[in-house]
Amino acid sequence: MKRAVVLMNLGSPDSTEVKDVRRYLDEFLMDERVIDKPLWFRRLLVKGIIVPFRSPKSAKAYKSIWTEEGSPLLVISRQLQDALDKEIDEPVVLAMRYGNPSPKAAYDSLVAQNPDLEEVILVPLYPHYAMSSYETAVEYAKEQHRTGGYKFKLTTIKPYYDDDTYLHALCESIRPQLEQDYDQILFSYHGVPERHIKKGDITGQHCLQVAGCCDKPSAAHQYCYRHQCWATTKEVARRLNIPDGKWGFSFQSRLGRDPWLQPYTAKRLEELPKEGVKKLLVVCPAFVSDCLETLEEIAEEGKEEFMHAGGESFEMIPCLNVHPLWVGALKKWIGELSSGDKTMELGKMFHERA
Ligand SMILES: C=CC1=C(C)c2cc3[nH]c(cc4nc(cc5[nH]c(cc1n2)c(C)c5CCC(=O)O)C(CCC(=O)O)=C4C)c(C)c3C=C
Ligand SMILES: [Fe+2]
Ligand SMILES: [Fe+2]
Repeated sequence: MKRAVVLMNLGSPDSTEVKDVRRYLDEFLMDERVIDKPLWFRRLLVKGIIVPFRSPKSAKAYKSIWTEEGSPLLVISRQLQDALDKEIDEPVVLAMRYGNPSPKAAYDSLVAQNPDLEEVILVPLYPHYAMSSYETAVEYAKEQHRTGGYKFKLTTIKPYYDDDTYLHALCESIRPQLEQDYDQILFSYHGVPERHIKKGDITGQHCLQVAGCCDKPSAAHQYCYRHQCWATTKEVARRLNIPDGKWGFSFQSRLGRDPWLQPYTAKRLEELPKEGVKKLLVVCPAFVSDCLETLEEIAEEGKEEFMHAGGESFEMIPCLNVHPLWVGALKKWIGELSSGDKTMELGKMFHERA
């Protein structure tokens, strides 16, 4: 079988220039799976308000984490590509949902290397399913595959939030950090609007409607970001023997005024020192590569908020990045694909739910 691998991440602006950040934010936030409002309203909100006001602020944030080789998200994703490429026979390329390189550019480079390519394995670099992350990335990659008229088959790795090999890699990346003295480890996930969770509920009556919904078995969990984040957290805490009370769960990066998943990380960072949590570890398992949201929002701003509120020490645990066990997990899944159990047909798409 002539196969190849595409690793797909979110994407970053081309530079920290306000004009590049503006173009990136415009593409990102005009995505109907991110800002799920009618087109006329989304245009008004994104192009008229969010992008003009946010771009200079975001450009400044990006400047504080940018490296000589570019955005950390892109640099680390490239390092992962290289590391995996060394481990497997299949060629590995990178694609981004927003900005460059696009899935089309990735497919074209693979076909140029091998015109007889039969299958491309798409690996979304998101462990959890969210309409605004995994779903939009996969749908975009599928659309570019369809419209490009490529001959190869596209096979997608499903969300791996509860996969044993992924959890093992995540636990082993955290374990050494637990040797230091700490009061709590906070699992902080990128947030999404509550509305997205309800929209994604294929039963129409479970998510955020039943008390303790994320702990009660439901078909909705296949597409429920909150359940999947919760499941990762509980399993990591169990495997690492972290006692209840020594771990916390929260959601970061809220945009706008609509209710997002709670508790909010920023609020918890202010409250924790008053609750006696002075020495804090933070881990962000929704991201497999360190990026603006971990390096700036948590490691810089979050640390400042926590210390200002009375915290004594704050340690950010790096994402999986190029951890050998993470590279090993990707290698294992790609090897296993012949059995077909890693593919996922996305269920109810956004336009069907609206
Ligand atoms: C983990 C997966 C992600 C989900 C779910 C997600 C949802 C989501 N994001 C925004 C708005 C923004 N996110 C931004 C940055 C950003 N988001 C993710 C991942 C998820 N987002 C990553 C990896 C990054 C970092 C990118 C990088 O270049 O390092 C930004 C841009 C920065 C900023 O201005 O704050 C925005 C905006 C929404 C609205 C949303 C769900 C609806
Ligand atoms: Fe985001
Ligand atoms: Fe739930």
